Formats: sequence, C-alpha cells, structure tokens
Amino acid sequence: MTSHHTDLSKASSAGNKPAELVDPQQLREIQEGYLDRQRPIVIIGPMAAGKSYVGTHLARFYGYEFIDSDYLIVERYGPVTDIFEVHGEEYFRKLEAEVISEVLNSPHHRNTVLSLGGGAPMTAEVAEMLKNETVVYIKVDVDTVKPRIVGNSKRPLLQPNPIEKWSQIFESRRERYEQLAKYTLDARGHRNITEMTSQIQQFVVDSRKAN
Ligand SMILES: Nc1ncnc2c1ncn2[C@@H]1O[C@H](COP(=O)(O)OP(=O)(O)OP(=O)(O)O)[C@@H](O)[C@H]1O
Ligand SMILES: O=C(O)C1=C[C@@H](O)[C@@H](O)[C@H](O)C1
Ligand SMILES: [Mg+2]
Repeated sequence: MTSHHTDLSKASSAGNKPAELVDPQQLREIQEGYLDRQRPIVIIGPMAAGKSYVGTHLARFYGYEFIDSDYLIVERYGPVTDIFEVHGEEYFRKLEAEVISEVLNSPHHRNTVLSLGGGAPMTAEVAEMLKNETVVYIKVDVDTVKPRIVGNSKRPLLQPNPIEKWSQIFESRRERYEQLAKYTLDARGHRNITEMTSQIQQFVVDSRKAN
C-alpha cells in the first residue's frame, strides 16, 4: 500500500513544486487588485449626524476596522476643544488633514471604516483626497440633531447657540457633502442602526463588485 508520505516524496524527487501552481507575478497582481478594491469606507456629514455612531456599528457588524479622525487627533494631541482654544481652527484642520491622509495612504488600513469630523471635507486638500474614495454621506436635518447638540459643549463651533449655528454651518457645507457622496444615507429621525448599516453594506458590496 502506498502512503501519502511516499507520494509526496515521489513528487518532490520528480521535481514538482506545488508552490508554483500559480505564477508568483500573477499572484502578486491578483493580491494587489484585491487590496485596491478594499479602499476605506469614508463617512462624512454634519456635526452630530451619527458618523461615529454609524461607523462604529458598521465596522462591528461587518468586520471592518474602525477609525475616527477626531479620535485619532484626541489620542495624539488631546481634546478637540483644547486644540481649538489654544491653537485655533486652522491648526486643527492641518492636524485633521494629516491624520486623514495617513489613513487613506496606509496599506494597513484596507478594510476600514473611516468616520470624519464634520468639517473635514471643507479643507480643499481633504476634498481632493476623497474624490475617488467610497464616500458615504449621512444626511440629517436640524430636528434630528436637536436633542444631540443642545446642552453639549464638546463641539466648539456650535457655541453659544447650537441649533442656530448647526443650521448655518450645515447650509455652508451641504453642497460639498453632496458633491463628494457616492452614497447618501437618509438618517433623519433617529433611524434604526441595523437597518442603516445594512443599507451601507449593500452599497459597499455592490460597488466593490462593480469595480
Ligand atoms: N440614528 C440614531 N439613533 C439614535 N441616536 C443616534 C443616532 N445617530 C446618532 N445618535 C447619537 O447622537 C450622538 C451624536 O452622534 P455621533 O457622535 O456619532 O455624531 P458625529 O456625526 O460623529 O458628530 P461629530 O461631527 O461631532 O463627530 C451620539 O450620542 C449618538 O449615539
Ligand atoms: O464640524 C466641525 O467643524 C467639527 C466637527 C467635529 O467632529 C470636530 O472635528 C470638531 O469639533 C469640528
Ligand atoms: Mg464623530
């Protein structure tokens, strides 16, 4: 009776190398093509729209890594409110553009959900970076965000009249959000998280298939 081991040693002595079943160059091209399709899913939208909330759950439900540009900044440089207070908004926008560029250009963040701060897409450099990315826009209205922003002092740009400021800022950014969006998620009215994330996932799967 011939054992499995004997078969393998025969194959080896006959000069067969199983590893060469696929040409290494071809294998590299397949892997690179695959990785290329796994660009991060970038979430944009106005303050308190739920970018971090939706992003975290999308990642948890479907097995993506989750990164939030605001969290990255806080981790490295301290609270957003302190940065605004000590160095001003322009400085904050520089740090923001830097961390976003780092994530988008890193080969380590291929299968990632990246939620951005509300104002990030207004920086020209960031808008340029997002042009060809899988950008999901979380669309809300002032009635939806009202309970989330009133009495919350963590967003320096919304002080001292959060509702008025939110509406003003949203109007000045709306067009940019719409231009960059590859998919718009209607999140008005505190929608159910499972439903919202499954709609985004469906879009991601379809767009990855199409590319
Ligand atoms: N669909 C929803 N249903 C219920 N609560 C929600 C929903 N979306 C967001 N929230 C809550 O609203 C608050 C603001 O959400 P989140 O921090 O995710 O907003 P954001 O878009 O990331 O804001 P920012 O621009 O400040 O980063 C959080 O407390 C979150 O849990
Ligand atoms: O919309 C904005 O300009 C901001 C939103 C937050 O996520 C933070 O990035 C910061 O408070 C600024
Ligand atoms: Mg956020």
